[in-house]
Amino acid sequence: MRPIDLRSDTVTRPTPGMREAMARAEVGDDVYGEDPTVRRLEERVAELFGKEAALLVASGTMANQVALGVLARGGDEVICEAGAHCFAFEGGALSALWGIQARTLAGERGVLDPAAVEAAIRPDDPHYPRTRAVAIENTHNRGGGKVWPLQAVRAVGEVAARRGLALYMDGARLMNAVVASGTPARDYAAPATLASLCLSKGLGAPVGSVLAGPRDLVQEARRLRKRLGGGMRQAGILAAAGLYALDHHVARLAEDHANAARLGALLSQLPGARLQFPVETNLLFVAFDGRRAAELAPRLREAGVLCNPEGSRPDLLRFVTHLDVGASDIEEAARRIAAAVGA
Ligand SMILES: Cc1ncc(COP(=O)(O)O)c(CN[C@H](C(=O)O)[C@H](C)O)c1O
Repeated sequence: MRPIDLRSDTVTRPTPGMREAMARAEVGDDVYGEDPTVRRLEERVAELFGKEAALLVASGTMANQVALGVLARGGDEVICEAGAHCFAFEGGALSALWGIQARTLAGERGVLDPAAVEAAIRPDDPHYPRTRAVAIENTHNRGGGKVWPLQAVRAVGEVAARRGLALYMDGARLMNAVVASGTPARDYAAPATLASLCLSKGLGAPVGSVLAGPRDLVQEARRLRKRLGGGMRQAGILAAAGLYALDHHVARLAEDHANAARLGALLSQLPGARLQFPVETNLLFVAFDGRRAAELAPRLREAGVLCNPEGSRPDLLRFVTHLDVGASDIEEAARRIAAAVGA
């Protein structure tokens, strides 16, 4: 039985068309700035975000850490939501790499209250760290793939601008937010000093994220990327996948959202099943009668459905739809889950 992999949208494999584009890619040494395909991808994302420049990096984590390493220094503080990936899921990188500390706030499905952000800014007093930046995440992973309303991004951006702080947007799943809300990427990115986009999640590329912003800050980001060993040579092979994804895999994200909503509707019919949040994009968090997710996930794996404990509560499982999961897989996954949980 072929397992249906709903662990994450990071598990997608390149399509034949994407592989063809990768094989054909024109390449050069990107450390010398001579890979034409990387340059094309960076120009494409800079244009998409309405920014001066962009930089291809190896992962969403690298995008987040290079961005915040540019915007803050050791001893500085970055305000972010308590479940933000840049704080909660990157191995303590903020402090380990840069000596930056996070000041975390409880958001509403990850969306920060601008007044709470403003209240968290430290006074200019040597007892306190300097607050340098605010980091937001759109869509918000731990918020169940929550789409930030544009007005909410603008409101946090207004506080940051007025108080002289940078705003960073972790846009790992920004195109999910764009497709779900109809808000253009450049409108979401406008209030942000730096913003990233992940190519290797819902967009289905094998590797990479792109960080966009002002030319001088992107140049500094290039230095930090090099410091982390992230300077790449003939990376056009990877950039071609990203360009292909931007050409062919953005609009179809609506299919992932519809599949997630369908799975949520089917699972909600099972006795004792509860969705933690209404489904907005391609993530759904489900509890089954309070049963421990760490015990259920292996049972589901045996039944042919791969998923992960969500982690914020012991009874929550996370299911993620993506390019390699079709509508028929959703119907079959729901059947397998129903059998495994004994519905
Ligand atoms: C909002 C956001 N920003 C950044 C990243 C990091 O991207 P990668 O470093 O994995 O490419 C992730 C990855 N998220 C992964 C997943 O959801 O399966 C895991 C949790 O790391 C993310 O969800």
